[in-house]
Amino acid sequence: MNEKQQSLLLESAARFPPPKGVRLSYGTAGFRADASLLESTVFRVGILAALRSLKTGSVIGLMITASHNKVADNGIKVADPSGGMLTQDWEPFSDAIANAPDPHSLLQLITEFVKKEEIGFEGRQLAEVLLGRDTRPSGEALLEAAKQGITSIIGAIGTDMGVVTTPQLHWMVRARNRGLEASESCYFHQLSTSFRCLMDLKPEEISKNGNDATLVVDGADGVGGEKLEQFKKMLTGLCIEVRNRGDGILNEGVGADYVQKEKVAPRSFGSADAGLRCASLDGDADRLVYFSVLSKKNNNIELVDGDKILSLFALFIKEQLSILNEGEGKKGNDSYQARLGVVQTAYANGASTDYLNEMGLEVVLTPTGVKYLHEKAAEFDIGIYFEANGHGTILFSEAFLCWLETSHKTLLSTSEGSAKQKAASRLLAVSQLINQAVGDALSGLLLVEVILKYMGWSIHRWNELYHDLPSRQLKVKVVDRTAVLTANAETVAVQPIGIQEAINAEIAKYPRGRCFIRPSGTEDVIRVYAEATSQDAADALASSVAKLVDQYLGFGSS
Ligand SMILES: CC(=O)N[C@H]1[C@@H](OP(=O)(O)O)O[C@H](CO)[C@@H](O)[C@@H]1O
Ligand SMILES: [Mg+2]
Repeated sequence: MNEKQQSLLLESAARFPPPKGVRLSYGTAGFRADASLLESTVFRVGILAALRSLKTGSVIGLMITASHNKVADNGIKVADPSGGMLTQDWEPFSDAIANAPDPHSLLQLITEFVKKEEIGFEGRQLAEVLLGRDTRPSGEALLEAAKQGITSIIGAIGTDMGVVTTPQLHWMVRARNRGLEASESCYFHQLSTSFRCLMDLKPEEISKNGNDATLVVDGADGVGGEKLEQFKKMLTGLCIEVRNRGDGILNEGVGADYVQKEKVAPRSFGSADAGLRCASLDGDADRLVYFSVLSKKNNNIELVDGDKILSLFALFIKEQLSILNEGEGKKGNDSYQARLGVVQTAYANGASTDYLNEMGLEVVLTPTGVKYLHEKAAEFDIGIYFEANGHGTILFSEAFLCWLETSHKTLLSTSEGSAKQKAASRLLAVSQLINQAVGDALSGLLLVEVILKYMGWSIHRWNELYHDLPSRQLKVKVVDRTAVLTANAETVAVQPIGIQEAINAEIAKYPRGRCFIRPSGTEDVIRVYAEATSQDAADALASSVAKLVDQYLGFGSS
C-alpha cells in the first residue's frame, strides 16, 4: 500500500470512531447490534469488502440488515463471489478490524492482512461492491458508512442496489460474477419464468385439488412483503394476498421467526383465516415457514416449518430423479446416479430426520448457521439444506446440471417417454427457480406452491408427512456465553467440564428425550433445545437443563 492509500484510510477511519466498551463479532450471520453502535463496523466491513473484491477479482456484496431482530437493531453481512456467505477464513480479520480501537491500529491490521493475503495494489483492476439494505430506518445512514469504507480503498466503487431482500442481493452478486445482468427485474423474470414452466409441467389429472385457494402471506412488515406485492402481478396461476407489508412495526408480533418460535399466528391473522394456507417471511426474506390458523383457539396454529419444507422438496426431487432413472440400470447406458443429500442442524425435529432416513436419504448434521449448511450441501449433486426456522435452499452441482441439460436435449430429440423428458425439464426449472446463492423465502415459496399443486396436496396433507415430536427452546442469560464449547455439530457440550454428563442424566429421565445447549451467535444467550414424546416432558427437560446452565454459568455461579 502506498502512502496515498495509507493516509486516505487514516483520514476516513477518523470519521468513524468505534463505540467504547463494545466488542463485536461476525457471529452466525454477520455483525448485528443496536443500529446506533454500528457505523464504524459497517464502514470497516466496507473496507473488507473492497479488499475481498481486489483479492478475488470479482464483485462482492454487502447487505445491511438485522433480519428478524427488532427494528432498532441493524447489521451487515458479506456475500462472496459465488453469492454465498463470506469465506470463514476472513472472519477473524473482520472481527479484528471491527474492534480495532483507533485508525492507526486499524491501518496496521489492514497492512498486515493485505501482505499476508498478497492482495495486489499495483496495476490492479477495479474493485466493486454491490450494496443492499432492508427497510430499517437506520439503513440509509449505514449504507453511506459502508460506501465510505469501500471508497477509502483507491479504485473501489460501491454500487447501491437500493432496498432489496437479502437473497436478492446474493443472487445479484452471483449473477454479476457469471457475466449476467443483475437487476431486480432479471431476478423477478427468472423466478416467474421457471415458476410458469413448473406449473405447465404439473400432471394434467391434478388440476382440481385442495390448494387452489389464495395463499395468504405475512410480510413481517419488512422488505419481503413489499417485494412480493410487486412481484405477485407477474405470477399467473397463483393468487397471493400479502398482509403486514410495512404499515406496522417490523418483526413485532410478525414474521417467520416469531411464528416458528412462538407457534402462534402473526398480527393481522385470526380465526377468520382458519384453515387457509398461510406463509410467513422474516425481516429480510431469507426465511419462510407455512402455517394454518386452527379454527377453535384464536391464535393457535398448525406450524409447517423448515424441516417440512425440506421434506417436501426432498420428496419431489427424489421422485423426479427416479422417473429420470427408470429402467436405466438395465440398459447400462449413460445414466447418472445423482447423489442427493439433505443437510440439517441439531434443531431439526427428530421426527423429520427419521422421516428423511426412512426415505433412504443421506442426512448430514452441521453446526447452526447457513454458512455451514450451504458448504455441506454443495458437496452433493443435489444438496437440500434447511434450518428448522425456514432458512434453506437446494443446490445443484455444475456437473449434474451439465449432464441434465445434455440428457434433456437427447430426450427431446428422441421418442423416449415424455415422462422422463418432463422430469428433466422440472429439475432444470427448479435449478432456475430456487436461489443457488442462499436461502430465499420468495423463491422457496414459489417452489412449495408448485409442488403442492403437483402433488394435489393441501397444507394439511403436507403437514401429515410426519408428526413433529414436541419440543421446547429456551434462552438463558449467563456471565460469559463463550464458556460453552460444543462438538459433534453442537450436540455435545465439551465445556464447561461436567455439564454434558449432568445434561445426559436429565435426558435419561425421558423416553425419546433429546436435549443440547449452545451459545447463540446472534444474541447474548445460551440456547437450550429439548425434545420428548409429550409437550410436558419437552418443557420439563428444557427447564431442568436451563437450570443446569444457570448453575454452571449463571450470575450466581462464580
Ligand atoms: C436456533 C436458531 O433459530 N438459530 C438461528 C440464529 O442463530 P443463533 O446462533 O442461534 O443465534 O440466527 C441465525 C441467523 O439468522 C440462524 O442461522 C440460526 O438458525
Ligand atoms: Mg433473515
